[in-house]
Order: sequence, then C-alpha cells, then structure tokens
Amino acid sequence: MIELLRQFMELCGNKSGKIKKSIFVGALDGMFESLPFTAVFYLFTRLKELHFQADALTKKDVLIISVIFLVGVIGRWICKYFVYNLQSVAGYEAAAETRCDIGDHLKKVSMGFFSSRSIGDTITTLTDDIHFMEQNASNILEKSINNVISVLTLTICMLFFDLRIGAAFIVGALISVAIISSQQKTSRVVVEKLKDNQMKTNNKVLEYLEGITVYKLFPNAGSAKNDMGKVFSEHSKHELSLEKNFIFGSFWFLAVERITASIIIFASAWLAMKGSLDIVKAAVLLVGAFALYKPLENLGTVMGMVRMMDISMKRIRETKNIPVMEGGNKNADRFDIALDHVSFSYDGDDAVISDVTLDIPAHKMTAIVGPSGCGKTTLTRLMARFWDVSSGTVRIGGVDVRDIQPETLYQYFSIVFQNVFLFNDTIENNIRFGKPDATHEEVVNAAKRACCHEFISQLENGYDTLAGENGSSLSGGEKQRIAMARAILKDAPIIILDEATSSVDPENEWMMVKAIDELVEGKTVIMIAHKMRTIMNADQIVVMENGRIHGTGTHDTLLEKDSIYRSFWDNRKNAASWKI
Ligand SMILES: Nc1ncnc2c1ncn2[C@@H]1O[C@H](COP(=O)(O)OP(=O)(O)OP(=O)(O)O)[C@@H](O)[C@H]1O
Repeated sequence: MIELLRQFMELCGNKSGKIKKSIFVGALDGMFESLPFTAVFYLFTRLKELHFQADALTKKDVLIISVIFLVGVIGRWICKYFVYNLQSVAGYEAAAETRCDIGDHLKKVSMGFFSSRSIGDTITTLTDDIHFMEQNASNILEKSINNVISVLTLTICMLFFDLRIGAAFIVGALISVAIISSQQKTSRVVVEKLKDNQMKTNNKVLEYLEGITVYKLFPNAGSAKNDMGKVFSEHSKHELSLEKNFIFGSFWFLAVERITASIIIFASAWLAMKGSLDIVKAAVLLVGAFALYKPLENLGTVMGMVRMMDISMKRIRETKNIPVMEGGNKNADRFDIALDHVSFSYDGDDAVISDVTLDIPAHKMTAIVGPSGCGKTTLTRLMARFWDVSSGTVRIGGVDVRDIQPETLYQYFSIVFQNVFLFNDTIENNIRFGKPDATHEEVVNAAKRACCHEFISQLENGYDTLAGENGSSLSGGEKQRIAMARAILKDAPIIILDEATSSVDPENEWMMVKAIDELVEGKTVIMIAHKMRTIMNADQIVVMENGRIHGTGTHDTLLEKDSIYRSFWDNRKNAASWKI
C-alpha cells in the first residue's frame, strides 16, 4: 500500500502536493467519525451519574453533547468538502498532464514499438487506465487511509473500554482482514485477466471500425466478427467471476461481522449484568456494536479497487518507460545522404535491407524503383530514422543520424506518403501543421503552390472546412495536395515522396506534378515512383531487388546495363500504352 502510494505520488508529479493534502484531510475525517460515539459515551456517563433520570440532565450537558455532535458532523462535512475538491482537481490535472506526457513520450519512441504493440493497447492506457486513475485513485488512497485510521482508532477505544471486549473485537477484525486478503489474492488473477481483456476488446473494436467497409462487402466472412464476440463474452465471463468472488468474500465477511458484533453485544450485556463491566460502556457497546466493522467493510470494497489501480498504474508506468530514441547534439549543415553497408530487419531475423551502400546527392532527385516488397519504403524510413539500422550507418551531410537529436532530424525531412493522414481539424490547421506559426497568408500561398487553393476556396467554409475523420470529407487527390501544401510550408531540405502520385487520376495528375515541382525545387529529393515521367527525369535512379541494390544510374545507362530496370521500363511502357 505504501509502495502504491509512493508510485502514485511519483506519477502525479507536481500535483502530488494536493493529493497528500487530501489524504491528510481524509485521515482527519476518520478521526471526526469517532466523535458521535464520544457524545453517546458522555450522555450515558451523565445518565449513570444522575441515576438514569433523563430530566435531571442540565443545559450544560445538552450543550456539551450537542457541541461534540456538531463538531463531529461539521468537521466531517468540511473535511469531505476539501477532500473532494483537492482530489478532483488533483486527479483531473494529474491525468491531463500524464496524457500529454505520454503523448510527448510516444513521439520520441521508435516506430518499431508501434509495430510490436497494438494501437489498442496504447489507447487502453491513455483512456481506460488514466480515466480510472483520474476518477478513483486519490479517492481510493484517501478512503484506504481514512478507514485504516478509523479501524485503529476503534481498536484503541475498544481496548480502552474493556480489554476482554477489545480482544473479541480484534479477533473478529483479524478474521475479517484474513477474508479480505484471501479475496484479494483470488481477485488479483481475475482483475489481471479482465484488464488484459479490456485491451483485446479495444483492439477488436478498433479493427472492426477500421474494417467496416470490408464487413459490409463480405457480410458472411465472419471470423473477425466471431473473434469480437469471443472477446466480449470473455469480458463478461471475467466480470462475472470478479463479481462472484466479491459476493463470496462479502458473504463470509458479513458472517464474521454479524457473529462478532453479536458476541460483543451478548458479552457486554452479560458482563454488565455480572457487574464486571461498567453499565455506561456496555450501553455504548450495545448501541455501536454493528457500526464497529463498517470501516473494515469499506476497506474490503476499497481493496478491490486498489488491485485495479495497481494494474492500471503498472501499465501507465510501462508506457511512460518505453525506451525513446536518443540522439547526440550534432547538426547537419549539408543535406546529402550516405548509406554505408546498411542492413535492417523488422523482426530481428529476416533481413529486409541487406548491405546497402548508396550516395544520395544534395539538391538532386533520386528515384527508387523495384518490385513490390523489395524494401523501397523501408530504405527511406531508415534515412529519416523511423527505425534504427541493424548494422551499418546512415549519414546526413556526413553526420550519423544517431548523433542528431530526433526532433532536429525530423525537421530535415518532409515526407509525403501514399496514404495521407489528415487530422479532424480545419483544412487551414492541417496545412499549418507544416509550420505552426505560419500566418493565414503563408498557408494560402502554400496551398496555391500545391494547386489546392482553388478547390479549398470553393468549399462552403473555405479554409475553415473540417477535413473530417482522417480527411474523410475529401477525395484522395485533394488530400494528397493538402499534404503537399503542408510539406511546402515546412520547407524542409530533404523531401521523400512515397508513391505520392499513385492515387491521383490522370485528369488531376498535372496539378500534382506541378505541386511536386514547387515542393522539390532546390531540395534533396528521394522519390519512390512508378510514373514514367518522374523516373526518367530523375538525376539518379536506384534499382532495388530483395532488399539489395541491383543497379544505380541515369535512365539511359540503366536501360542499357540493368536487366531489371529494362523489364520494369518495358512493363510501364506497355501499361501506359493501354487506352480505354
Ligand atoms: N512494419 C513492418 N513490420 C514488419 N515487416 C514489414 C513492415 N513494413 C514492411 N514490412 C515488410 O518489409 C518488406 C519490405 O516492405 P517495403 O514496404 O519496404 O517494400 P516496398 O518495396 O516499399 O513495397 P511496395 O512497393 O509494395 O510499397 C516487405 O516484405 C514487408 O512485408
């Protein structure tokens, strides 16, 4: 528990002060809880002194009893107010900070991490786990401490009242604690399974929504749908098993509580009758016996949540501790790229890139061609250090990319992918992503150069039009040109175009070609392409096969000496001659 508290404080960072205060106030609240018993004790003591003649109570007695009650009630009321305030503010602020921290952290993580861990897992941590923490964590800790203090205060009071009754109370409390901890042990396994299942459920839902068009077209191909059903039914199974475990534990806990409380009542009456227990103490015990185990019962409920919190915190910590890509403090002052005996494998076994040595000159256009799956995209990603090479070196302007801070390195690159990603924000903000401090005029200018100003202006809300979820309200070609405008605005010295024109129809192709011409002027350009014109005009063409370089040269030299390029070119020429 102490360890959990320490880890939680660490996670809350500068918000931990508020959490500590809320726990302190919660403990104070636990103490105020015992005041009504003190008032009852005082009342009975006075009644005993007055030979149980209630009308002999003085105004002073009533005042004292009322003050003790009021202090108890008002004290708890004020404590609760501060506890809820401190907890909710600290919880929400700490959760917001943790989400931002994780978001920043993930930006520095190697892309390899996202290949090995599913997006659903990360979403579960960022949503469910952090949500659980913001809603419950400080409340759970405060309640645990509050109830532990109440139990301790009650134990001391009971021992002070009567050692024999106190001993009976402690025996009952110890048996209750044993039941709670055995319940915790069995529920731990179930809670872990439940939390794991939560990730699987998120992954399946995500997959289902992403593939919704495929489900529509193939309604009878139900394996993925069945998988989702399986995950959901597993989820309800775990929930049910957790509930059963809780009901079973509560049953025995309640049995012990009732039996011990009855024993305390019976023993108090018996001892008072025998004259070995003060009548006042016996009366207080008779009144309060069933309330004695309330804090323990609360503790039992809270402990179940402590287990969940433990697992959520473990996953948040794991996400925050994913190793990031480190870099040195060097900068490149020219932008040629050199790959020196570079090899790479995604899984550590099968090489996707094998011993590639290649020079990409600055301010020139290099086209990479080769059969599908030969490693073209992977090679360009290694240049921008999305992954680290398995062996060999990638240098920009003579500097190893691992010696450059990743944030600086990414500033050197503009990459336009075949599948453009747009945020569900205005078109203007999507373009501004390339230069966050760009003015509206700069955005418009970039859009004009990327040949998308015209279509944006014709939209009802112009640049303020929302692009929709991943640009769903725009055509493929429109998205491509917005991505171009974004890249033009970024004005990075190295441009990677990964089949950027492949989804553009022939009518719009000239606009894309014009946008590319605007983008690449004076830059180091690496282009994965299959359009004949772009390939022919490249200063250097690299032909790849099975992760290796088969040949490099200009269009004319490769046509003469490279068999793969020749057949690639013949195929393209034939395809281009097809007219409908
Ligand atoms: N994230 C990844 N994890 C594991 N393997 C991958 C990953 N990305 C690509 N691969 C594999 O690496 C190989 C090279 O892929 P890459 O995308 O680099 O080829 P490509 O030449 O660009 O293909 P295409 O022309 O079809 O886009 C392929 O066998 C592919 O399956």
